[in-house]
Amino acid sequence: MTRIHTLGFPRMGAQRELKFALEQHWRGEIDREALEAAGRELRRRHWQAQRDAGLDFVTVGDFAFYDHVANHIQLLGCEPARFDFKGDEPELSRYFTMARGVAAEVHDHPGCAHGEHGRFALEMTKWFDTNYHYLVPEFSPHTRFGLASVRLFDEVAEAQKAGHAVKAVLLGPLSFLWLGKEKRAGFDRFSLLESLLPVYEQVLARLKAQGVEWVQIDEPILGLDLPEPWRHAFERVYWQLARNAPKLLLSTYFSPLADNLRLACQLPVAGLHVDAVRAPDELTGVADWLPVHKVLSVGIVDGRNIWRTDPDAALARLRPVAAKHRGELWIAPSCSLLHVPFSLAAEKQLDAELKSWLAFAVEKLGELRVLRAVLDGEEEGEEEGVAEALASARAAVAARRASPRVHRAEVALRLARRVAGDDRRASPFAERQAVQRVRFALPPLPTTTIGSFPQTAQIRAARAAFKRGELDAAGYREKMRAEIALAVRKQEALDIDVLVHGEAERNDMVEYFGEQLDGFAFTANGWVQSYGSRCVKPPIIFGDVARPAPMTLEWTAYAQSLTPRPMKGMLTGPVTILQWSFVRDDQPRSVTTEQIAWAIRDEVDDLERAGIGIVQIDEPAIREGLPLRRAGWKPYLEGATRAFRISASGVGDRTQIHTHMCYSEFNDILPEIAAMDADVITIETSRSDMELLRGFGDFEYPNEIGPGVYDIHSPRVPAVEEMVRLMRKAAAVVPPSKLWVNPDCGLKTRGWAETEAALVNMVAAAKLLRQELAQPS
Ligand SMILES: Nc1nc2c(c(=O)[nH]1)N[C@@H](CNc1ccc(C(=O)N[C@@H](CCC(=O)N[C@@H](CCC(=O)N[C@@H](CCC(=O)O)C(=O)O)C(=O)O)C(=O)O)cc1)CN2
Ligand code: MET
Ligand SMILES: [Zn+2]
Repeated sequence: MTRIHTLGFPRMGAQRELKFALEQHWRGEIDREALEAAGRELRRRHWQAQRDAGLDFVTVGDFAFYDHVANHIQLLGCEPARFDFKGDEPELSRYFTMARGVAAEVHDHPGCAHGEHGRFALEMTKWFDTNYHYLVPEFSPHTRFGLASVRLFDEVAEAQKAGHAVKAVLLGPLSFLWLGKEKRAGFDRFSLLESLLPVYEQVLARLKAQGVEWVQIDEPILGLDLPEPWRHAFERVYWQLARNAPKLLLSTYFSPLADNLRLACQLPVAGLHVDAVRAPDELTGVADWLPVHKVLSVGIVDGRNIWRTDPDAALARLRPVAAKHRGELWIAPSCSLLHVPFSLAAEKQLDAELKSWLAFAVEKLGELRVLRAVLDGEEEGEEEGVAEALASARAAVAARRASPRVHRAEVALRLARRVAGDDRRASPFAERQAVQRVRFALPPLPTTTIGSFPQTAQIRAARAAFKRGELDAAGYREKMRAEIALAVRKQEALDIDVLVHGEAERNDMVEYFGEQLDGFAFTANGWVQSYGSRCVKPPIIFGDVARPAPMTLEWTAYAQSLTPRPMKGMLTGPVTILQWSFVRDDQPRSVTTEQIAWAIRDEVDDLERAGIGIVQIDEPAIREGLPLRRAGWKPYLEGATRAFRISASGVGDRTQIHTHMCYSEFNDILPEIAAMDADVITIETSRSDMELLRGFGDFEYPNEIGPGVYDIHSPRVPAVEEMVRLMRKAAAVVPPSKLWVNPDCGLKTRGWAETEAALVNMVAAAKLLRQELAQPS
């Protein structure tokens, strides 16, 4: 008998209950106990959904009030010492301090730009190639581990009490260490492995004592190109862990196992989960190498996308595996369902046809049941509803394949007609720079911001009212224009050189464009956690992409009409739109990216024609789109940089193209960043104390650069001297004539008070430096 399970489930709740409970708690409106109760209620419902779907286990340990890696930091007792927690501080309040920092406590340590002495939040970074952010564990020679939280065991008991068969989930020790960061140069976190393992042993022993039969232990780093010592450690680690543990299901996802395939199959664990969506070609190899006594869990339902599973394609993959692997077979989503929305049930506005092509988390659980029934030979409707479900899935998949909504001749034609050079600016950078310097006559070290200004409750309420039909289009337009005017006035008062309109009209930098482009659908409630309580609603790209009408032109032109200063048009780039959407799986991602690129190019050209001299095309997701295996980098980067250049190359030399990238850990892809040939790039550098900029200097990055001088993720207002210090550091590695002054990223999550205070200081810092640099030294 095949068993079915899931690697994890969305934690936010059907109606983002967790988000609202968290934010209430942080505002002091509900106490810890009420928040815990909200968490318990969500877990209860989510386990029940798994049970109702006929899963053989419910998964326990995937819930988190902020992030599952942060849960492990507490479980394993390695809260960084810099937080200086006192013994009486409750676990959950320590947890939120690590996740969010302490805003009230402003540390003014001169020379300490990024808060080693303060209670600044743990760094956040992208979870593999997803748009989910985890909190980065900090490791140093002083790191000690110890079993320090009973939360996981309590949750196990909770599920058992509700009568569920429990499979607990843990992030494995090697992935946990890998995902952390050394807080001291020269220290290797790998050296902490030996002291970490005994704690894992204790955790596993305790789960066993609780009667847990299976523990899913996630080691997604088996999908990466690992250094040899890390690879070699796996065998020894799992020998040690398996000694007194429940049965271990080692799970991998997101990426092919490649050179780690035999290793993964031979580890001394009771089962192995593989991602058959990202690495379908490895299934045969896995079935060959996996010993017969081990469980093979095949991740056959796409946990990263929202398309309904083609049952025949899935079965065609599963059947040979079932025949080959004589041992027990489980089926599951490819990875945790954290990365997809909760349920289609809440989508009342999606048209019925499109909806029939989709499966969100709850529906994906249902797909597992159908696949199992068919695999186990119960196709003839022995299990209730299976025959109907199968027929409807087949019909939907066939309908999607044949649908005239998916393919548009003119889009295909446009891609086919491209000619050499249409992804290149007319003149080389030096020539453009000269023309642009004359046109804009900006001071040295020009100041600008990254695009968004605070998305106030007032703005969101207006948009919500507009979407509900309580505010008409004219009324909404008036309100947004007023916000734009306010942003322009404030920037002029601050004496910023290159202005932005502030993005008030945008719910989100990707969703906004998805709503206006053909080939995209958007959901009413398709939220996916991005970090903490923050969610995004990725649009769904189902067909060929085209731009039926200008998307930003009117807002930008209005903003420009209010000021003589240059107004920077603000667009999201093709790679980021792709990366932060659910993407069609019936053609290569590169083709879809290029379609988007042409649509964005039309918008850029329209802005230029309307007299907008500077256009920023944001590409923050370019780094996270990198394939997890290096072998895939080159083709990806070629496609990504080309798509960006297509979008940016329709304009003349006089038009200045900016791009922006936060998540700027890209010193290993600088040639490709340079190949994008943006006139100006703004990047996130303040949290690394400008270290990230060093690569740009060493590489002699040819175009202009705006290294972020302050972290926008915190309400803390940076002092003038702090930003001056950072800019001096920048000027030491990049010629000052190439430098701009700007924050790390957009300001949409901030309030106006702290935003204005920080920008006053930023402009003052720029002016000080202009004087300093003007003096011959
Ligand atoms: N797609 C995407 N990915 C990204 C980023 C990004 O900007 N976009 N940035 C990084 C992550 N940073 C992020 C920063 C902020 C938020 C964020 O603020 N999300 C908002 C939702 C933003 C949104 O879409 N807002 C909508 C809808 C808001 C909403 O839910 N409104 C309520 C009512 C609100 C009210 O009445 O006040 C409702 O409709 O029920 C809008 O403004 O229109 C949230 O979780 O709260 C998300 C990610 C990386 N990945
Ligand atoms: N223009 C966008 C903003 O300022 C860029 C954000 S990058 C995540 O919000
Ligand atoms: Zn950014």
